Amino acid sequence: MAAMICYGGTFDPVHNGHLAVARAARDAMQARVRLLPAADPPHKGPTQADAQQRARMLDLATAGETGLKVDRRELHRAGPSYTIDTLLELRAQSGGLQPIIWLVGGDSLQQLHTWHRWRELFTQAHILAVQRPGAHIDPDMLGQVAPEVAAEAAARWRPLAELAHSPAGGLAVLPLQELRPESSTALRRRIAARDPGWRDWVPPSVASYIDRHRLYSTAAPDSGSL
Ligand SMILES: Nc1ncnc2c1ncn2[C@@H]1O[C@H](COP(=O)(O)OP(=O)(O)OP(=O)(O)O)[C@@H](O)[C@H]1O
Ligand SMILES: O=C(O)c1ccc[n+]([C@@H]2O[C@H](COP(=O)([O-])O)[C@@H](O)[C@H]2O)c1
Repeated sequence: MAAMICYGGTFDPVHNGHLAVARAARDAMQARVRLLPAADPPHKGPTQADAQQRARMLDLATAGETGLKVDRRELHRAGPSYTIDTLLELRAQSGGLQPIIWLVGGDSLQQLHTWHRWRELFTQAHILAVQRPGAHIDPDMLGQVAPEVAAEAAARWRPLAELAHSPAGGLAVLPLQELRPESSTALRRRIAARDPGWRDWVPPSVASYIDRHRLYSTAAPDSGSL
């Protein structure tokens, strides 16, 4: 049975790094990827673009892309967009057997122990982690992350291909051809600073949307991690 790959994020806004990660996961697993914008990202302050705008930019970024699809389910839920709630919904829909894979950047993996009911995530899905500048991940994570995450990781590492052979419970690394430097925080800062190079970090359709709606044109308090 083909795996279901899920890629959650704030996407404020989506950038080419996100797209490279989604495409790499799709190609490595030969499976469709759902991109799930968080209505209320649990570890961030207020976003600059609202949830509908962030989802719309994802629509534009993925238009015409085989195997990438926007999933708005978190926009229909009140309260913090906890991943465990999303996974329980997806699991109820897909049945017990389909492999579900939740994609995260290395920085997110390093903070996994701070997620709501984090150990339960592995009862519903595998976690597929991708390297990010400043957030190296490997099977020997001791010393780089909280001991409880390192212990969980050590027990759960699997070769990537094995994730498709069971519904949940594993942890693997997604290889990328090159590390991606983009971040939404840096992108918002570049737009506010009128640095024209920001356009290289997003698809042209997303750049036009940002222009048209005058998004990110003023420096705002960071929505970075709380
Ligand atoms: N350049 C990148 N390389 C690998 N993973 C990334 C990259 N950018 C984002 N991610 C991962 O994608 C997921 C969603 O990211 P998010 O929407 O928070 O974007 P972000 O660029 O990290 O935003 P911000 O700078 O505001 O924190 C997270 O798990 C994050 O770690
Ligand atoms: O469930 C949680 O407690 C939790 C805590 C932090 C992040 N997440 C999810 O991880 C994804 C990436 O988060 P972020 O803040 O890097 O955009 C997004 O889908 C969030 O909802 C989830």
